[in-house]
Amino acid sequence: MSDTTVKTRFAPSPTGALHLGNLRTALFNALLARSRGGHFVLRIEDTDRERYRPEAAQALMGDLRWLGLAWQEGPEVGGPAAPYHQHERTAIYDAYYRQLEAEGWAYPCFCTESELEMARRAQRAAGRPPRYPGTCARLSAEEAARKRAEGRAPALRFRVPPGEEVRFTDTVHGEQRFATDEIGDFVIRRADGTAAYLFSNAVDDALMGITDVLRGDDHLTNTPRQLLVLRALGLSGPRYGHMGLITGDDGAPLSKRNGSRSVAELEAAGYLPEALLNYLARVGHTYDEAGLLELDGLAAGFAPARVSAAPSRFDADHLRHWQAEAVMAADTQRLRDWLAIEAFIPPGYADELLNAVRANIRFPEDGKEWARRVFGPPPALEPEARAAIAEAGAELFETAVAAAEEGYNRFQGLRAALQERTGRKGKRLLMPLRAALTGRCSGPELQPIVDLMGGERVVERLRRAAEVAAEDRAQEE
Ligand SMILES: Nc1ncnc2c1ncn2[C@@H]1O[C@H](COP(=O)(O)OP(=O)(O)OP(=O)(O)O)[C@@H](O)[C@H]1O
Repeated sequence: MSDTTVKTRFAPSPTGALHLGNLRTALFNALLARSRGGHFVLRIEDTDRERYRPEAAQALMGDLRWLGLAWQEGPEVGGPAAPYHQHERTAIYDAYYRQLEAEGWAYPCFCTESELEMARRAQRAAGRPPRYPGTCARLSAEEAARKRAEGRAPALRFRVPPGEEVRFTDTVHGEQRFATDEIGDFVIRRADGTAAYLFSNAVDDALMGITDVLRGDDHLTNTPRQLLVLRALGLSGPRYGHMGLITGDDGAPLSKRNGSRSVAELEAAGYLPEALLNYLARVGHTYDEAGLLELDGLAAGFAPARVSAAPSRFDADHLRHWQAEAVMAADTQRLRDWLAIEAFIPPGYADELLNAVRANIRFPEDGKEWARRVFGPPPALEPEARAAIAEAGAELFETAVAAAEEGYNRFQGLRAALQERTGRKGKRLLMPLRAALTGRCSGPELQPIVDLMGGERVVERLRRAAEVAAEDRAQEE
């Protein structure tokens, strides 16, 4: 069902590189919009000029594009509610600040950070939760004017109405109730004139026509405050759903501030976008479908009711599982571009090699490694492989060299000849052969890679194994 009035958004602060927690927020909102045929909006929340990093906005847009998460409204594509960088929306916010002040919903606050800290300490010592004590709420217009004349720049605070209850239905947590008496008057414009998150985020959701917001649990207690601001302004807000955060191994939420692995780092490490998307879509959200899905499939199976309120721990093994699935599903041309292995293989062999070793590739270096093992000089022998060669003994490999030189140098022929001439079969034959030909005791199915190696390389490697087995025997004696 297509509903073009559905609008979701991702509203990151460009204060550092996106991590997987941020990205999952972007993904879920993009999937929700896509599942309903609506719009996914990108808004850059860059009002905090102290923490703002100019390169971060470009970088996060690059991350979203790399993942295929296109936005239908936002920076670079425009839209009916432009501009989409909050630092360009100051005039819009100012009009609403004036309205709130004129109607008594907001007042200037001259308290300094140290005064506020003192008040918080006193409240904690008295066993009360720290909350703005309301010092400036009672200032007369004359007192405020005098403080201004002294050159003190005020913040603007929202006057929270006492004795009320703010209720809303959270799409993840269900019914929520907050007593306004528990909420202190909060800053909506900082003393430097910039918009505070609580204000600009809520106002922009309303002005941009956002209907549904999925965001991290860290914002749950912001929601009653934002609903109060919107109500005072006569604006209506979106449906909110708050999701359990993604935590690291230490149990702490992933955060830009604690150096969590960024999307860009995961890309540089060789992860494919489909792997990240399929992994994240299943972190704190369940799918019936167990296989790799494209964006449309992920969107079709997405539902806010399936989002979990509980935190989820980042699981590197799960991510690697999806990486393996993504490699298996990628078409060969894409794998060739991604692996950049042309330099390691003779012309014309790339596709066959990739199909032979695909199941053993997780990252580009695995592709290069198998390209070298198959087409390079005899690969170094891993200790296990050397032991398997020594145990089999030189005679097996001498027989193999002879058979290969007679023309039994394709896998099936070689195997049959050796079985007949040595009586070895099954693992007793295949393990030493694998060790001799690939330098390892595990890896892809032997037949395709041995046939790709070609007769000369096969003979060279078998001869080397015969020498190694003889050397090891000599050392033992
Ligand atoms: N660890 C996390 N797990 C899930 N979602 C998260 C996590 N951290 C942030 N988010 C969500 O990412 C979205 C974008 O948040 P924002 O850009 O403010 O990043 P942030 O990581 O919270 O920033 P900072 O680390 O600077 O506080 C928000 O919806 C937020 O709830």
